[in-house]
Amino acid sequence: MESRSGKSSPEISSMENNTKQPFIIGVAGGSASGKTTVCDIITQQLQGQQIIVLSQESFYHGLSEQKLSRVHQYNFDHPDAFNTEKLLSCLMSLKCGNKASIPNYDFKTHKNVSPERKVSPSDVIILEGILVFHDPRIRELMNVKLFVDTDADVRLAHRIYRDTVEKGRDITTVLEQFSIILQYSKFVKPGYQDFIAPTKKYADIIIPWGRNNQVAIDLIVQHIKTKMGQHDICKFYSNLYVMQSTFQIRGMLTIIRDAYTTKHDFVFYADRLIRLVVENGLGHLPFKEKQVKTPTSAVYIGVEFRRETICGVSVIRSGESMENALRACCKGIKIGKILIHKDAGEGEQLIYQHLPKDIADRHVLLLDPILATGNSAVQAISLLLEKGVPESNIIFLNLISAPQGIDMVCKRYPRIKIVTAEIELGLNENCHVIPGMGDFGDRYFGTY
Ligand SMILES: O=P(O)(O)OC[C@H]1O[C@H](OP(=O)(O)OP(=O)(O)O)[C@H](O)[C@@H]1O
Repeated sequence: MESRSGKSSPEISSMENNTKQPFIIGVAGGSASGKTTVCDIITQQLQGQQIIVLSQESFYHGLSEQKLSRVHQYNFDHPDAFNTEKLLSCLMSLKCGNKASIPNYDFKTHKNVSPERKVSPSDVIILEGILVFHDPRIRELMNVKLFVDTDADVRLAHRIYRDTVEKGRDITTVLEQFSIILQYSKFVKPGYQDFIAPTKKYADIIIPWGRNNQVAIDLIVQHIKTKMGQHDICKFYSNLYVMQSTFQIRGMLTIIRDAYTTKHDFVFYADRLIRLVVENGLGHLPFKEKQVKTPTSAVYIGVEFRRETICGVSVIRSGESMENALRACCKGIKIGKILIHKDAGEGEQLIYQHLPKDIADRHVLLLDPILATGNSAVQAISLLLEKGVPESNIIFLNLISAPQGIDMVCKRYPRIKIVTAEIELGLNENCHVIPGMGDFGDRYFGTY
């Protein structure tokens, strides 16, 4: 199945015409778990992207005459049933922007037949199959991993439904197939327990499947779009650093994005996340090697940072929420402040600044939790440059960034670094970040 429609999304139009590395989505799950439905939904929802859907079943090894004569004893649910090397080389080829030749496996004869299917590189590749997470090299190539988790009884019922209602087979034949061949109890069920279920832990999202599971569908699509935005934009800007996502980080973001989170929890989880962003940002400062002697008299070759050569600058008022974390990490650090007034008619205006006198000689950690249009950031950065701070000495730390803001800042100032926890889908008509977390300052300082 291959669907092609239109061009890439308008938000990232400025990133077109660059060497494309496809975004690879893996969809795993037991036989008849609903993987195809998930792939169909993703394909429908990612309009504007070129999408190729590959099935792991295309990569079954063809059977020799000897194996064919005992086909009912052949285990199609075992990792060895697949030509994983061929799958890997096809994916690598597509990932590098080259064409790939996909085998054509005939389920009736259990042979690979000609011609193979030629596929061209695309924006998105969806690879679905029972064991697509089994091989670490294949997993490594995936940008998003989804596991469709469907109860064994439901899968069996779905399989019978699929074979009778959808494929028009006689129910007796289908049931006979199950009982005579014992395929299900001999191979499918143990195959699931031994090989498929253990790969669930690699998934970014586990989908408790049901055809009307709208919440899961929305979650999947939103997660994929977020990841795709990051993938495209990070490919384009080498000075953009998105923190490695973990379930802890996503958990914190989930709480502070939730409109019903109390002020107390908002502050608590925002502070935790800010601390991580600050620590991450500090990791981009220059260091020099330092050797120390440990209590066991061994020598440890480490590094040291020169604290006196850095300072913070917060953009009032939301940026002030990040000052404590910076102070906690760098005792006694100088922190300056900038106040920018937003006016719909006149744009952004700098109305207050208080910066360390020797700021030109320092590395500056610019603090503001939200990067939306990028206008405030551009104002703040241009002031720092006016004060003599070299562009490459500025590290802009924030929690969430809209692609439009990243685009604006990175284009104007290609040598500054941006460190962020997550990249957003975009901006709404009011220039608010989507999905966002509302007015950060109001929620953090309780002024709503
Ligand atoms: O990228 P931009 O479109 O310029 O928007 C980002 C700015 O908006 C937010 O501040 P806000 O105006 O909410 O002020 P506050 O921090 O005082 O709440 C945020 O803290 C940034 O400073």
